[in-house]
Amino acid sequence: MLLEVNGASRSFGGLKALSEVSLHIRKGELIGLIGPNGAGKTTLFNLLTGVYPPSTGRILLNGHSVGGMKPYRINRRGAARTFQNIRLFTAMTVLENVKIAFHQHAKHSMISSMLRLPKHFRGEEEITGKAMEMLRIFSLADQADERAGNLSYGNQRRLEIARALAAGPKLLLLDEPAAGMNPNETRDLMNLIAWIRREFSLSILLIEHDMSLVMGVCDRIYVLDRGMLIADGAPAEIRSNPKVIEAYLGQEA
Ligand SMILES: Nc1ncnc2c1ncn2[C@@H]1O[C@H](COP(=O)(O)OP(=O)(O)OP(=O)(O)O)[C@@H](O)[C@H]1O
Repeated sequence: MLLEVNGASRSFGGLKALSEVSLHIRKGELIGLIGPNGAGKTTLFNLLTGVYPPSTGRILLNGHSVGGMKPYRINRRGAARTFQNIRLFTAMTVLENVKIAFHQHAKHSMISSMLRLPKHFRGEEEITGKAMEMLRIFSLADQADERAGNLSYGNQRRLEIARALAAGPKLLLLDEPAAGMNPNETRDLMNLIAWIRREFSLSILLIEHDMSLVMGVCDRIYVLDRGMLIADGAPAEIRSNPKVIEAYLGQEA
């Protein structure tokens, strides 16, 4: 088991954004997290990545309790994420964006970089090589020297995933990675997500609004509504679950 959440709750003032949520993700699983607006999906990501501590409950990553840990420590324990609102260094190049992410996780000695010892330059070269490799995987190598802010929206989203992968995570949390993409970009992205799951032996938790999209790619799906987990199961079960249908109809009404 890679991730185990037991009875996690989170309140903001009087509002219960998450109520007694329990879920698990096994190694290598691609799991969807869906639910209407305000259901608590991003709040759950924020608990899993240390943005907020849970008000109650336990979060185990690889058997270690991480609930309430600082984000960088959870990241080092193997969980990386992307955000609903893209967070890139827009004035820097595409390559620099990925290199910074690798640097944050490289185990260079501070002394060798300060003194600019040969070891530092070898480390730098290695990081450039790894970053370029990552850009090739995401078909962004041709734009390595472009400013990140000049990329199309879809490519910025892909760059964000490339940056998250530089941390060498075991668990990748993707918060609506297809938001703002056109149908072709979305389909390509879903194929890419399925591919990186296999290639990097990752577990992935994917928030997505578009039900048909998660249905096509996920092994299992969890459904949140008003802070509560109302269903979980294989895509076919979720599609025909009356509680899920009602939650989504409620949103459209
Ligand atoms: N920092 C915060 N302070 C106060 N309320 C918050 C905070 N973060 C989230 N909430 C509230 O918690 C509830 C769940 O929000 P959350 O963003 O987790 O939902 P979501 O399922 O991700 O929604 P969406 O699909 O619209 O992004 C909402 O009512 C939201 O207003």
